[in-house]
Amino acid sequence: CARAEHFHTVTPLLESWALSQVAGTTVFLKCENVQPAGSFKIRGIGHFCQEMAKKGCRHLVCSSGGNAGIAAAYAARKLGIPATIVLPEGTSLQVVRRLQGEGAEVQLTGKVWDEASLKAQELATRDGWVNVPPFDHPLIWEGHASLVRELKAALGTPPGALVLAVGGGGLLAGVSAGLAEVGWQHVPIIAVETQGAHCFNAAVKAGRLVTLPDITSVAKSLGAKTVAARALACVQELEIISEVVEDVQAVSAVQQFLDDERMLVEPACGAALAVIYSGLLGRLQAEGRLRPSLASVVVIVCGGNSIDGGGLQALKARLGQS
Ligand SMILES: COC[C@H](NCc1c(COP(=O)(O)O)cnc(C)c1O)C(=O)O
Repeated sequence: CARAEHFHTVTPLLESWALSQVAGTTVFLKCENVQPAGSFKIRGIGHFCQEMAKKGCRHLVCSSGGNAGIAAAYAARKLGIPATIVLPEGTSLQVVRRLQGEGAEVQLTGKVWDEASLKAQELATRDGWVNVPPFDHPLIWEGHASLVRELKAALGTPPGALVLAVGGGGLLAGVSAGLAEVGWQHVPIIAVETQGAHCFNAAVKAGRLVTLPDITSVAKSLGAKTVAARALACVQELEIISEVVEDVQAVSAVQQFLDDERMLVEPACGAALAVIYSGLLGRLQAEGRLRPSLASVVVIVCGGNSIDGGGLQALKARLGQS
């Protein structure tokens, strides 16, 4: 069969009646949750792995909160290259099962992603092994930029604002590269984190990289203690509004999105949806940080594999939600 030139698919851009009602403007959903491997990650990770395969890489190793690892395992299987995925000890069983289902070797080590990353770097010193960075590499950002080309093709005219979640900053860096490429540098980006995984917001406020003491948010997929330097640099080049939402808002948004659109996503993705559901968009408009009337808003529904019905109920109970 003809080899696909890339592993990601062109995802739907859905106009959401429900979220448009809440936002008071047209809300489009870029549904990265239906990508193969379950999140937007396959765009950048797939591109990186293809480039490494061309250079003769014989074994891929990836440290991940989960989703980058699943994307790397998926790409490795497509490329016929063995993969080892290193994850924090608390990684959900469904992620471990999925990784094994993709044929990857799984190693659990450390409390947070940063510790798993050290182990992956150590493994990658083996001959022919290559470490797949989950968010901090130009090839990752190049791959993610494909998302913005699809927005341009679908919308034609620029949206009033773009909403995305930040973990290590790879999605932000990739989308920023894409906006520059299509001439949409002026489109404001609302870059959202959860409290306890707010390494980008801390860096924006300090004007330099900041390492969080720990990751205390339930949105473990946003759990990088230090944001990529490239993500912080984007603040100088584009209009980026850094916002932090509470875990309870992110989890409540996951439930509301499930009810509204019948799709289940991780709290990491709920953080972006909470910009609409929590009324934060309206507040930014009232404060004059966004124009009072926006043509439309695009929310990147980043997806994520570490969620199921029981997990959502457990999160709601843990956060004291009805
Ligand atoms: C610790 O984890 C980092 C990375 N997750 C990143 C991630 C993000 C944030 O993307 P980033 O800012 O890291 O490129 C958003 N939404 C979802 C569903 C994600 O999985 C990973 O899977 O290794």
